[in-house]
Amino acid sequence: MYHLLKGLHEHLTRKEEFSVIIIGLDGAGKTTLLEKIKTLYNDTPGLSADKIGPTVGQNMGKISLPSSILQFWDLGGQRGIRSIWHRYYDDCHAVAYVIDADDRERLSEGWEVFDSVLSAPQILGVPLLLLANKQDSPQSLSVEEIRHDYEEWHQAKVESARRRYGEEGEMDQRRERIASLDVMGISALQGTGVRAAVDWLFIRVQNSRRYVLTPCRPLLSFDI
Ligand SMILES: Nc1nc2c(ncn2[C@@H]2O[C@H](COP(=O)(O)OP(=O)(O)OP(=O)(O)O)[C@@H](O)[C@H]2O)c(=O)[nH]1
Ligand SMILES: [Mg+2]
Repeated sequence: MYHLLKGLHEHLTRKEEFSVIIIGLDGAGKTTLLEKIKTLYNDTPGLSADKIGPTVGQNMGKISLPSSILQFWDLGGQRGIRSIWHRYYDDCHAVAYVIDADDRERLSEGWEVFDSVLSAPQILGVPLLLLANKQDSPQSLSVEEIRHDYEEWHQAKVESARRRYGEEGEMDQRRERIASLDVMGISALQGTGVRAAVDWLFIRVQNSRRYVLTPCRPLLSFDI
């Protein structure tokens, strides 16, 4: 009987679990963001910035919210490591793309990579948030400037494709996604905007078409 009640309780109180991948160029601040999220939401604080080195592979962190568990996968952004990103696409419920808003020289490289993420068929319907990181830096581009820079870059790319190959635009789904792109400013280092970004992800994954439940004991147990 105990096991039956325990199973029932676990069934009723189980939390939905969602995976969010954090991607972007190397140095954009992804691991700093993951560690800040851990610090803000967990009892055990995440690593401090001075303990964080370049990610070779992945880091994972979980946070527990009232009705859900969010699992964050921070994937290394160095050129050679980006080829692993696609392996996470099928199972993720949201994507956070981090751009270093303080590094104007690498913005177009960042957009090139962002564009390939936007085109990935496995995540076309998955919520995607663009995070303009390093807002604490005085030279950093604002959210509006970042959005404008991306739109300008994208427009130039579309024009160039049209001139060269006579290509007529892009998939409707992709165009819609760009038009409704959500951009938020954060400082992963100081934590500014991080809770708002997690709230955004939390709300959006609730409506995600892909969801799983955390494993728990089967509801009916035979060893009563
Ligand atoms: N000023 C400022 N610096 C930041 C911020 N976030 C990260 N940094 C710095 O940016 C550098 C790179 O941060 P990481 O978190 O290691 O970057 P990453 O995106 O994980 O890089 P890879 O693991 O190589 O993909 C470090 O020196 C961080 O301290 C921020 O919000 N503000
Ligand atoms: Mg990293």
